[in-house]
Amino acid sequence: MTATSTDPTPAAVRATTSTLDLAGVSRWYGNVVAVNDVSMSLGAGVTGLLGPNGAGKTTLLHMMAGFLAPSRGAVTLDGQPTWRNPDVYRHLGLVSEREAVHTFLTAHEFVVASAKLHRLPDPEEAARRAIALVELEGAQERRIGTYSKGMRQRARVAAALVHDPQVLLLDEPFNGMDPRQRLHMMDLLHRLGGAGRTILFSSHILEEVEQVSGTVQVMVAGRLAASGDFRTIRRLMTNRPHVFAVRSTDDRALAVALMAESSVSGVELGRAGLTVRAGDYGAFTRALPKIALARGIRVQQLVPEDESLESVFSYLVEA
Ligand SMILES: Nc1ncnc2c1ncn2[C@@H]1O[C@H](COP(=O)(O)OP(=O)(O)OP(=O)(O)O)[C@@H](O)[C@H]1O
Repeated sequence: MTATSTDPTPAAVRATTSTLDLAGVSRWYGNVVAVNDVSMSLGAGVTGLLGPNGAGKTTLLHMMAGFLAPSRGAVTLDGQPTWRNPDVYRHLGLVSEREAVHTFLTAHEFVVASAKLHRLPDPEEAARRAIALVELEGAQERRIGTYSKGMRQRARVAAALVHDPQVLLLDEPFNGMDPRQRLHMMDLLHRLGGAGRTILFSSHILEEVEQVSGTVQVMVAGRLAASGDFRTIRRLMTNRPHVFAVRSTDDRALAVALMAESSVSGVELGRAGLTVRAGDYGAFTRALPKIALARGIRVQQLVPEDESLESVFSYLVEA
């Protein structure tokens, strides 16, 4: 493969970049409010859409892609509404969460079919370029049914990119991938974003988003809970109050000592040991062994309570 065949910018440098804008967007299904008054603006580069299951990520992506009408508010791409707008579809690609593809097709046939759906003037050339972009040239004549999960996902990305859209939306693209496949997909998203495309991918895994994008939009229960620089959001998440269950050889003495520790905001002595509230996760977990050791106490158990992703996200909503 040549350097130019994998160049995500066929025209060497993209002349324009696109902005996807959401203004007060809501979507409900009967009584269920899936997306609640979300506003955001996405420009060139990679953005992560982070949120626990059921947060409304898929609904939001489908509205962005023009597959679903907002119940209220507007989604526009460079000022044009995305809903029922064929002009917009030409500039946008969506890789949905569902993996369903015709496994009897080869990747080449699959991507050419997508090019024909877009009525591209030269479907073969468009498919060649898209397949090169996801680095599937070597396997393109094999049936998709024989592919690994990661390869199948790349074939779907190629089909979504065949019309060379400015905006690519991916719903949980890393789901079910092994670490090597993940790295490959991350590299692909970096390349596409670096070339000036507007890329948004959803995920419910914090670390995944951290590795791929510096900018993040966090959704919880249909609402935008936080948005912006990943490091700021990470700090918000780690600085929240933490609750630990602690057991030791002398809980009472340890409780007294912990009260004097600045990272600790509260200690409760119960039958099953101590419940300790700490404002700073790192400072507390570093201080505890030293405090115990200095008093000849042995820590038998240190378990963070309620560290579920949902609780982390809920904290962001309350913050
Ligand atoms: N077609 C539908 N009819 C009724 N309720 C729906 C429909 N689609 C989604 N919902 C509900 O809207 C809410 C948001 O769902 P959505 O699939 O957008 O979230 P998500 O963040 O993508 O979650 P997941 O990662 O689990 O797919 C959920 O409560 C879901 O049950």
